[in-house]
Amino acid sequence: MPTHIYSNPLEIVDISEINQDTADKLLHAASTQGFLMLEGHGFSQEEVDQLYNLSAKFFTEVPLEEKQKYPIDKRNRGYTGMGVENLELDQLDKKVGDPKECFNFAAMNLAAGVPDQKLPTLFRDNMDTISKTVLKLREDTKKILKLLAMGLQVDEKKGGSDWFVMRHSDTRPSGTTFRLLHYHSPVKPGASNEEKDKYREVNIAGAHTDYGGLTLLFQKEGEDGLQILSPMTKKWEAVPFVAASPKFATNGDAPPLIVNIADQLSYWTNGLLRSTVHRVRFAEKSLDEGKDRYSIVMFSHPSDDTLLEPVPSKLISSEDTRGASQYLLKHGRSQTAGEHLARRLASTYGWY
Ligand SMILES: O=C(O)CCC(=O)C(=O)O
Ligand SMILES: [Fe+2]
Repeated sequence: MPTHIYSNPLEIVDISEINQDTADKLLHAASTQGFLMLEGHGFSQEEVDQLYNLSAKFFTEVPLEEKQKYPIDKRNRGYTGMGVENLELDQLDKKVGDPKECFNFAAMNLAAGVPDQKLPTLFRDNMDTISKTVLKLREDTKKILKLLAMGLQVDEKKGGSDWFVMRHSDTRPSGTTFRLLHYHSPVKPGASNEEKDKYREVNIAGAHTDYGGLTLLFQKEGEDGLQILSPMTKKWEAVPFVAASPKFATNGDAPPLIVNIADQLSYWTNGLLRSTVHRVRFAEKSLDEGKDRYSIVMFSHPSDDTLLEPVPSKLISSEDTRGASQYLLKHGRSQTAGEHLARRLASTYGWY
């Protein structure tokens, strides 16, 4: 009997065409699973390989003392070492963090794709690759935001399909962060089953939701491991690696990007768009081969000064007792994206 039967719980949405049909598909995925796979993102396999190579070079060749010269700061820029970050929602007081290291590029000028921060030489020398990636991810993010506004039929008088995009300035400060992640394999190649079994059920990124508006993620073949707590089935479901469909594979395009709705878009839409809980475990193949896991993520946030007031859409009730409407009813004002983010970062890194 085959042991690896992967079904894909996520819808695959092609955003090559910006029209109402695409918008409706995207809104459906975003309001059911809160996660989807995106095609028509414009990344070639070659570009994605180049990025992974840069990431592997940084994490495996740059000495720890050098990485530690760029410790994570309050604007979420820099390096976090093994065990520093703790994403587990239920255990924010636990002493041991996730077995991963990360490098964050933040405080971005999103018109140029350049972060305002001190960087290791390797990244300074490869800023071109990083900027090109950030700009392309930014373009995809804006397309998605436009399609979501079209799907929500945002009031034309208030900005219609541009409603979200207008609140994502390229130059005003935001929490938008581009991040490289490296999860260390806990076992050596050829480890015994007994040894590997100890790690099959260990979360290497604890269960959490993302803080920003929208997240775009590259997951590598053979290094999957992302799991979602499906709002549909209420069960943990694996997000498998899925290859590019023939239409895109023949162009040399990269596999679908994984997209998820994060807290602020969910809050903004009174929960209509879902910020789904997710976690990461080592894929069986990674454990079998004793291979590390790499992923690459873009967290997009609205500009810090954006008021998270209820989205003017007939699909969202202003009487709602959740999210942005609830806050407005209770406090008589809306909170900004910057305020919303500051609270979440404080609980992840213990900044109080
Ligand atoms: O590494 C991954 O696949 C997901 C990481 C993640 O969920 C996060 O950093 O927020
Ligand atoms: Fe996440």
